Amino acid sequence: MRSASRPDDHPDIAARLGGRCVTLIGLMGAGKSTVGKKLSQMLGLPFHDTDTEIESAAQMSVAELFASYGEPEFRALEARVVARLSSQGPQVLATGGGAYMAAETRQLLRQRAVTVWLKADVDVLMERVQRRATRPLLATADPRGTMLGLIEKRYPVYAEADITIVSRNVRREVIAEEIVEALDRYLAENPA
Ligand SMILES: Nc1ncnc2c1ncn2[C@@H]1O[C@H](COP(=O)(O)OP(=O)(O)OP(=O)(O)O)[C@@H](O)[C@H]1O
Ligand SMILES: O=C(O)C1=C[C@@H](O)[C@@H](O)[C@H](O)C1
Ligand SMILES: [Mg+2]
Repeated sequence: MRSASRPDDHPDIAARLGGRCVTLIGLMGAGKSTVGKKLSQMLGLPFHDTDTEIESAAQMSVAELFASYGEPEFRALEARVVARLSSQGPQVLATGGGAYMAAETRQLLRQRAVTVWLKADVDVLMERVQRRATRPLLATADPRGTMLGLIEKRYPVYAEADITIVSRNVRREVIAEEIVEALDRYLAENPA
């Protein structure tokens, strides 16, 4: 068995990114925020999370923003935050689940990022999101049906990502290590 990675265990990956960031995409509960934090430690890179950035700038939770200003306003804010953060060079950037659905954001990230889709099945996602009722899109009569609808609509788009990793119920370090290995292979084929 491999030993767990220590912080900053993979400095060569950070250097090989050139100016690009590593951007995590995927549905609510896929693990973008938790795995992203771990990955950033392993790569010795800063970590940013668009939901957290938006919440601290607005001094409001994502749910409150949806309720007060509506989803279109949130999406506009989100697109601006992704554009700002992705211009700041190498980092691990966890995006909100809907960010990659915007065509302009995808175009920007194609130039500035190596994108990693954390792909999870509906059971994994539902088990995780049920722990906290903080996701406004899932405040419906049938959250599982809503999640299935999002899977159908979004997975063909998420599939445009540079790298796909299957997110499942193993320790977050295992997923982060798989991302590092996939980045290593990707950067060998797509040098800066
Ligand atoms: N590999 C894992 N094993 C077990 N639990 C996990 C794993 N990854 C994430 N989780 C748990 O699942 C929940 C959702 O994870 P997280 O918040 O990272 O998802 P997310 O992709 O950032 O979702 P959102 O788009 O809503 O921000 C958290 O409670 C987290 O602790
Ligand atoms: O998948 C989505 O559209 C969302 C995911 C979360 O990260 C938040 O950005 C918000 O709850 C919307
Ligand atoms: Mg998150």
